[in-house]
Amino acid sequence: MTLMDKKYLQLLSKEFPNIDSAASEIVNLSAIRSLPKGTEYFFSDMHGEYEAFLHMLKSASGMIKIKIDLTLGKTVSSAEREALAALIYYPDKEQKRLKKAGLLTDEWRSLTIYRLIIVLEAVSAKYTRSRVRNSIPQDMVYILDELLNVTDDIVKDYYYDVIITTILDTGIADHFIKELCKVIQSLAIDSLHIIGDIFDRGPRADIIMDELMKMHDVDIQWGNHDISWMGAVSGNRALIANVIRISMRYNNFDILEDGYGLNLRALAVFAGEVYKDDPCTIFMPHTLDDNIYDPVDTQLVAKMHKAITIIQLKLESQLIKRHPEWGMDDRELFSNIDTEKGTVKLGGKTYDLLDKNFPTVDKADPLALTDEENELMTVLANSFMHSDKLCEHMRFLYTNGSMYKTINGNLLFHGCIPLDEKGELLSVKIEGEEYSGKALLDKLDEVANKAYFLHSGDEKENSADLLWYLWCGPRSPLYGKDKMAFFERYFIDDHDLHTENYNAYYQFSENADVCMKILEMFGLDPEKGHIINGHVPVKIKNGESPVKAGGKLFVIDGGISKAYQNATGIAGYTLICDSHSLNLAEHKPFIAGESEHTPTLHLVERFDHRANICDTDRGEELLAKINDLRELLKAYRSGIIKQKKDIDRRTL
Ligand SMILES: O=P(O)(O)OC[C@H]1O[C@](O)(COP(=O)(O)O)[C@@H](O)[C@@H]1O
Ligand SMILES: [Mn+2]
Repeated sequence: MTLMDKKYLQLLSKEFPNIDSAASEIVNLSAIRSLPKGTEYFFSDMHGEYEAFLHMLKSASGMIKIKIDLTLGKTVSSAEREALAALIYYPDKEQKRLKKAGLLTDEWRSLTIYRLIIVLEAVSAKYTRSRVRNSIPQDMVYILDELLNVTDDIVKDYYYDVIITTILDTGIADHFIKELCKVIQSLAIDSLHIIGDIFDRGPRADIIMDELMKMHDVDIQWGNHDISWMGAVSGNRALIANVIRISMRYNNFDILEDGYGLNLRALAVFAGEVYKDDPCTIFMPHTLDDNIYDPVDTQLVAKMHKAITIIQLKLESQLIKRHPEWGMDDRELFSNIDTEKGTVKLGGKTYDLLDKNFPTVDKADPLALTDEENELMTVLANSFMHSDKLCEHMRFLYTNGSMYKTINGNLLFHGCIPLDEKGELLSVKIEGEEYSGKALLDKLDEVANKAYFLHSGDEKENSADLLWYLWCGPRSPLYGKDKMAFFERYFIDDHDLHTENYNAYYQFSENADVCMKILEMFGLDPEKGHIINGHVPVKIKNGESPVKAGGKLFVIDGGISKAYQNATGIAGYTLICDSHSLNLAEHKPFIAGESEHTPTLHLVERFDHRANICDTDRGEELLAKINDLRELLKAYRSGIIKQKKDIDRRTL
């Protein structure tokens, strides 16, 4: 045994001080490994649509309703089963509604508790008792533990009656029901994978973040929109302008002002003065049906939208000039505008601009911010970096997020692995070296962390600049398109110029062999693994499918984002992986207040045997721990490490 091994075992012996404690932990861990694996849920591209997303979470994408139907289908009417589902998803709201209607009777309460316990039994069947106990509020642990674990049917009936009657007598039934609903919700989703783009377009990504932070086990693979917010909070001013611009474009003040407490007054005052007599027609915000009642004056929003867009265009061109290694000169368009004629030169041709009023652009130095623009950006940057809530959410994105994740044999990332026209890996130069494929994603992960966690200096600034590249650069794995036609889409009325071409990955990855090679590159079993992506809306109504490459690749951006539902024809996908199979839940557009939103489930792959925890990454970790404990047992038995008295675990 090496000195290191001995030191490690000594550390472990603090937790398991003698043969008995180490041996019983081995038994515990082995028992856990033999349970069926928990259900994993994969979501992507929520784009601030918190109501629809929260509904998917609360309902476990329809799985709770399926459990209700399975357990109560033979004895309870379908209307009552639907009502029970609505109660589990929205206990407060439903209880209030029933109370108002005079339906909150003791008979309803006892029947409901009885039914909820049956559903709870079904959703908790796969878990250890301790995992279930940990999900139950302290004051209910004893009662529920008893109710869930009586096995004798005759005793059970009597026991249930006594406990439920006592719950009613003591007046805690409504609280008990509410908490039961929450426990069912939280146990229904064992782990959650978010394949990126939580932010932008829809109203309240901050509410989604709050909800994710409450989840028991969640990981996030950053999307280009998430990285844009992360770069903004890291201090990159082009990205600060970008997130504000997108919020103005969709008339979303709530996330900035109410969600994050960012003060937009300085922008409103600046825009109101500089663009006073300018109608800013092309900058009128989109109004999705969520925000038509927004009290903000749309004329003023249009001015703010224009002000921040012009600043962003200048800052982006400055960035491109500062980083010739990105090879993005062709995207440096703002220097080519002729402010007097109101035109722009692109690819040798001159185009008329849809907006010709540029009061802040100096003909001699078009990329320079005016003093006022500079001051405004300083104010905005300060408020971004000092919003506690925003920093808390960004930290969560960093701690629980990454460029990609390999989990249980699958590979998860938002956009693409940049490939050239021949299908070869494309590289990006970072800190003087070329990176491609997995190494590129690993390096970018490191860069993203440096952008946020370094305190100051060139390295921090250059790393934050790279987050802008990740937002829209032609070889960005998060963006995956040759250009972002941001300038053209606003200013030029020529649809050919608006076209953005997807990276060759999107053709090559239709081929199972290519997917298998990529899985191998990430150290996964190509036969068993899958790639799971978001980012590209799947246009079901045009006959597209989220299942690609013969089932090796899933693209699950089905359009939770309302802005894209007309194009996709549905309202998003959830990929669900339980111990038996992989399923896709296809969601209907979410209409608040309507109770029935159960998605259509499609089976996409049935496993050849039921997957247990020992078949998962967690199972591997547990096995490693079991092996360490076996070594510890040997060390105790041979006297290399001395046993100590047991610690009192009740106090832990
Ligand atoms: O529809 P909008 O909000 O104008 O955004 C369009 C822009 O968004 C993008 O699609 C990027 O966002 P996604 O990652 O959600 O696709 C760009 O390619 C495009 O220029
Ligand atoms: Mn995206």
